[in-house]
Amino acid sequence: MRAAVEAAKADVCALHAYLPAAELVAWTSGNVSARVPGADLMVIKPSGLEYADLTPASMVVCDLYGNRVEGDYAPSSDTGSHAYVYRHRPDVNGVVHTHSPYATSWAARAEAIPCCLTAIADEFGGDIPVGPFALIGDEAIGEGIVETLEGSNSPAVLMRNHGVFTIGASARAAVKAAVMVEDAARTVHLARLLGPVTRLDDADIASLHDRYTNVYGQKGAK
Ligand SMILES: O=C(CO)[C@@H](O)[C@@H](O)COP(=O)(O)O
Repeated sequence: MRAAVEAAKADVCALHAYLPAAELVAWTSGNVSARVPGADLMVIKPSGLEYADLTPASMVVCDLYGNRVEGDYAPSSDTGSHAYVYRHRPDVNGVVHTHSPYATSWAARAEAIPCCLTAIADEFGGDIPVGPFALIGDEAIGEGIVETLEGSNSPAVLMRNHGVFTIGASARAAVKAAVMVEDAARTVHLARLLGPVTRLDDADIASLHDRYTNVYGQKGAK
């Protein structure tokens, strides 16, 4: 298990670099976590540390109730929520939180991003939903994430009055979803400035999502 913990710490630390690089966070906002394979543990960002100061050694190891089991720093403010997601979604191995400006502006308006682009159908399999407002510091946000995404294909949820949470089969997949939801939010925002958008038909959304999930890229390569 030691090797799995150390690998998760290195992976989660490296993935944090994508958030400021993609301009998804400001200062110390945002966080990334990963489930430790084969253990009831997760690795998450230390609360309030600047991204430039993050190292694998500074990552915090917690149990799946958000209790720190290893590390010198207090874990992220969102640890309880990440842990809640891991307990209730065994398919999820990575959780990301950002305040990316375009997607967070949709969260501020409590408006779901309509599935009006093939890129949204590809990655999100439908509209990108809005979750309930919840105060920070315990698992309430996690409860809202799980409740909102139940029955949804989307790996992203816009938590009302707050920001973006994404999930994935890996922490890297959750980071990708965070990048893609900001891209979608920006494009639909720009479109809506000049007129209404048209949501794709459900059948087309399903077809696009299936292709992207099961064929796109090298998935079909021999
Ligand atoms: O928005 C919140 C909590 O949800 C911020 O405090 C969060 O982005 C960053 O907090 P942490 O530094 O991870 O404790």
